[in-house]
Amino acid sequence: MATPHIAAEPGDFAPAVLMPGDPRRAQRIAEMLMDDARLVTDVRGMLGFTGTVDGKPLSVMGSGMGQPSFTIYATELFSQFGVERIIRVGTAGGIAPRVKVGDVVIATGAHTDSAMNQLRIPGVNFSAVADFHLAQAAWEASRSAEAAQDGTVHAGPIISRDHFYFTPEGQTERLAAHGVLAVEMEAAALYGVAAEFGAQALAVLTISDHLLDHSEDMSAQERETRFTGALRLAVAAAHS
Ligand SMILES: O=P(O)(O)O[C@H]1O[C@H](CO)[C@@H](O)[C@H]1O
Ligand SMILES: O=c1cc[nH]c(=O)[nH]1
Repeated sequence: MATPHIAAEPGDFAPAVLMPGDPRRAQRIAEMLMDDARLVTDVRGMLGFTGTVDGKPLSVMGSGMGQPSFTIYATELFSQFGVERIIRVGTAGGIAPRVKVGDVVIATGAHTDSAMNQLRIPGVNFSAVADFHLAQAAWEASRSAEAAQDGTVHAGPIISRDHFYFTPEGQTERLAAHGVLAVEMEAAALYGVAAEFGAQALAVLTISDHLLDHSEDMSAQERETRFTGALRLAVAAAHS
């Protein structure tokens, strides 16, 4: 049955869903990966597709930007459409000096300045962590002989922030000093919702810019197209 934000029927989604922020990127991914992709939802222009990759079912759907938007879609997918694992494929800003534009980050955990997970268990600072099996599968895919990787693949903690344009003074440097690799805006929410529903989750992120050195930042168009390395790892995790 359709939900307030997804106009699909049970069975329309595969057990594994890739989720980029941008619905147009969802369409591009579906066209790149699948010969048989069909549109399963388009409420609010948030396009979702289902098809097969190498004979295995897979769905791709946009999430929108930010933790509230991601939480709405992930909650409906896990609770109403039989989805068992969600792999976010998004862009992120580099924080650690060794992380370069074009690199890929497998987010094993996500700090956050959002209250969304803090509200889950009163009195508890929730730890937003990726599913170990999915993270391991993505990492192993990055080490495989056939990996024609554009940039370096890193695995480690990121931060999911609410603000895109506002950063408290000195925060980026302090995060870097604490081993944080990159910043984006959704993974902590995804890991929280997955924990709530006993599901699996991972974020595989392409570094589109660097907060401490803007000389190599991607253009808006590059942010939409330079994600094939991360996509390959995400598909490996989805079908592991
Ligand atoms: O490229 P996507 O997946 O949208 O991810 C990043 O880009 C958006 C900000 O430009 C935020 O959603 C952030 O998390
Ligand atoms: O949230 C994000 C995503 C990409 N790049 C950033 O600097 N921040």
